[in-house]
Amino acid sequence: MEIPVVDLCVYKLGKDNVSVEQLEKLGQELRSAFTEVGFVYVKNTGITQEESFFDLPEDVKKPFRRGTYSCDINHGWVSLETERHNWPSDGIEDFRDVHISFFLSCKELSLRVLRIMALGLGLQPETFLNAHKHIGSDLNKTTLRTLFYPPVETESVKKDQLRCGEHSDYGSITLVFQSSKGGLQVLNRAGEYISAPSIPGTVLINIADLMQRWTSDVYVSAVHRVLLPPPGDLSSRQSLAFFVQPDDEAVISCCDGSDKYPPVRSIDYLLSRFSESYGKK
Ligand SMILES: O=C(O)CCC(=O)C(=O)O
Ligand SMILES: [Fe+2]
Repeated sequence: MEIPVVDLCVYKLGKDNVSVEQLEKLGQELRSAFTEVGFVYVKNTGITQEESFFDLPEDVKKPFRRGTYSCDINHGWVSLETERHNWPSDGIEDFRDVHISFFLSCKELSLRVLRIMALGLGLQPETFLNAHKHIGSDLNKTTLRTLFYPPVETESVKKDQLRCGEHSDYGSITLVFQSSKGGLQVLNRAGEYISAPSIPGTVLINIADLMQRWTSDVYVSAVHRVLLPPPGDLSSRQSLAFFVQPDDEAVISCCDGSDKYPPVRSIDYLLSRFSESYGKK
């Protein structure tokens, strides 16, 4: 199955007169995407900042190219505050404001998606939201991360090298904004990698591991990776990922009331995943 596209028009950011029936319909659409593939393209979200970022002139985006954001450190999450130190201060005065406003839009969209996801499972709409009350504060590890993949010299490519290795994300959901440069692939249930190109005007949203556990494996956290460009293609790749994490102190228990997985504190789960990935290196 390919990655479905869901239209959020009736519940886009800023729109609050959505009917119960419309939300239920969206719930079914997201449920189908998240149980079958674990990824969905959402269109008409109401987020416009993504375009403004990717449309910025090259020299403005250059400060991101310091090697700080390679996908190797996908596991080295940084808090919003920490990331601020990396923000370019010259050349673009409102960059920090744009970044914060983008963070807040991502937060708002995530909360809407989490509400619909609960409806899709026949749960109270607040089920996931109750554990995401502190996004953007130091009680929650949700992170907006810029990922820059530098150009690849064909001669230095190692066997089976990838731009971003095969992995699944840790938290509840991830919002991905890609530039037009492709390469992202998602492992589907048939065990085949399918491509997840950037589709203009959409946000790619995927289930992460803690959400899979929370839903007793109903919503699937799919393995994904980013391929190298074809030999001789010296283009770089830029993407933004908004890794949504439940509040540090939230205790995550299977939402169907089962004991498939024992309850776990969100922060403990995250820290155990960090130590696993650092241990592997
Ligand atoms: O660069 C991308 O498009 C995806 C990156 C990714 O999967 C991640 O950072 O977790
Ligand atoms: Fe990822």
